[in-house]
Amino acid sequence: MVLSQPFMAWGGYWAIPAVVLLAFVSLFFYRCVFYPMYLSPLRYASRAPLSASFSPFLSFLLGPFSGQFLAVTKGEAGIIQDDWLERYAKDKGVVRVLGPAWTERLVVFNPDIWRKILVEGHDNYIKPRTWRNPLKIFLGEGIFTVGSPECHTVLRKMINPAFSLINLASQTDRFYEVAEALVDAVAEQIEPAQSSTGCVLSVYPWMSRAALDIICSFAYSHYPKALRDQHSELAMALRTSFSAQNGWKQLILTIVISIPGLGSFLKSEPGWRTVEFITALIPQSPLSDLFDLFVSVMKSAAITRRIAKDIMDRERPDSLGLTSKWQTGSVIAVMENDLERDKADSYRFKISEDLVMGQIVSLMVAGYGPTSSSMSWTLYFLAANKDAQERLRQEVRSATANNSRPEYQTIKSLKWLDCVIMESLRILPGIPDVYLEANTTEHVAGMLIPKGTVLYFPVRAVNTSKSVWGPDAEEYRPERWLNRPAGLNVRDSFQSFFSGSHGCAGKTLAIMELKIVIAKLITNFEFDLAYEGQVPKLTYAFVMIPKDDMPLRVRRLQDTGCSE
Ligand code: HEM
Repeated sequence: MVLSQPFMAWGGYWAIPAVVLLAFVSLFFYRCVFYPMYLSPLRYASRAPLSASFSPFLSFLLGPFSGQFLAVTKGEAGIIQDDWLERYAKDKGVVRVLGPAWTERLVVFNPDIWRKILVEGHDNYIKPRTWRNPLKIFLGEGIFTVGSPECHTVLRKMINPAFSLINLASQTDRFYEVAEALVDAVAEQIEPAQSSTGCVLSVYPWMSRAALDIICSFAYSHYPKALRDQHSELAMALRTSFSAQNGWKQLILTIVISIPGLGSFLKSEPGWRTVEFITALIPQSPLSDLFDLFVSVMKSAAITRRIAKDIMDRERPDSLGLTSKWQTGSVIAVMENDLERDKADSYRFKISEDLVMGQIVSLMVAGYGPTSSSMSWTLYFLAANKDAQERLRQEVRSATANNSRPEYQTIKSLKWLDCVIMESLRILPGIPDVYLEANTTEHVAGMLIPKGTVLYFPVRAVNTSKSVWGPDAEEYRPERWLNRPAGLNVRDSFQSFFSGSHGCAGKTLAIMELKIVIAKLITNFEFDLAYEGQVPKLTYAFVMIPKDDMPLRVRRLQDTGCSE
């Protein structure tokens, strides 16, 4: 009664919603107009207006809550960023956008600033908290999710030797083994009656199984043989997790797992074991797709973590540390070597079992996701550019005429193969955007970047920038790698593997496996588009994947007999 008296005095209970509305409008005005214009430390950067992402009405309605987030996730990765680059970044090479709940983000296009942040100031930038926490449910604590720059550097140093060219080159047989199994698996999909016409095959699921087999056989001695086992638990779990990472699904999952306490529970061992137990009992719900999605994603995350734990338990040295069962040269073997007691004790954090397990899952996911997409898109581009495909077949055939498993140096020296793959990675990078958060306040190229600012690196937009790559930047022209535009600095303008201390640790491995797999496929099959006018259908996600599983017409080349 007492509380309501002032409102009554102002004209009855209508005053309550009126006050709430007034508070909201004031907050909106402050956050969306006054703060960004007059107070924000980022006010030197031009702002991309919300109207660039929605119709004016929707911008007014949704903008305050979602910022440009919904526009970024609902569209095709890289397209809206191209618009920002063209229209708003000209002056300083950076653009200010809004993330959810009015958080300002800085989109960085300028290669000089990019280099200064990533290469020179690497310790000062970490993965954003809002990104790390939900991801921990799937990956645990590992290279993608650790908060401390020191821990990240140590984890990075531990795995780097395993990805060295020398170590990789000594293991090419593993890649050939999988590539040949892939050739056999694809050949089995073509019925004898289809030998002249070929059949339309969704290539992405096959590429993802091949990528999974390669990373697991290389990094651990766990070889899921996902290409041969249609019911591979791990392959199915990863596929489910990846399918839930786009647009609204990602948003809803993020909100649910941000419920205080839920995230920590789900990522703990009792948590994921409970989830696996309970989700196995839940039948598919006929009522709610969303509920099914949540259950299947949680179940998949739990399965992946259980398999990672099995790998760790089975293969780590016995309790006395006497007999290491890690496969020689494997990522985890190299990491384990670095875990000698005296070294580990000198770190300011504990290299716990959780951390080793998180690394196992992180490498599995990192090696699986973008590589599967890149293999699929390379095949798409070859199907759409038959001359490039034929030229590649001739090149690979002459290099493999006397040896069906040439050493990596030979594969590496194939110029056209290199052009074909680099061009595909440039136009459709597996990871289209990268986010980092400033861990300290500093000036970069004369601009103030306050601690906590989320920086957004639009990889795809930079890779296809017309001012750098020329007016045909968005066209697939592998020959551009033979005659690169004058003054082009590939290190700055090709960012598919990102750069600096957060750049891809598996770049050499990825390029090597792409080359071996594509070389094997192209000498055994001919690829055509599945239908006229086919274009890649991309989902926006952490990893860009083909929405339609990338159907292509595949015909076995008769003159090869068996897999070359
Ligand atoms: C074509 C395939 C690949 C592409 C395009 C790619 C691209 C990238 C990009 C852009 C990043 C930075 C992501 C971020 O920080 O948000 C990254 C990070 C990483 N990638 Fe790759 N990647 C590929 C394959 C691989 C493979 C096969 C591995 C092997 C395990 C791998 C391991 C990693 C790791 C460990 C990181 C984290 C680096 C760090 O934060 O220190 N990647 N990759």
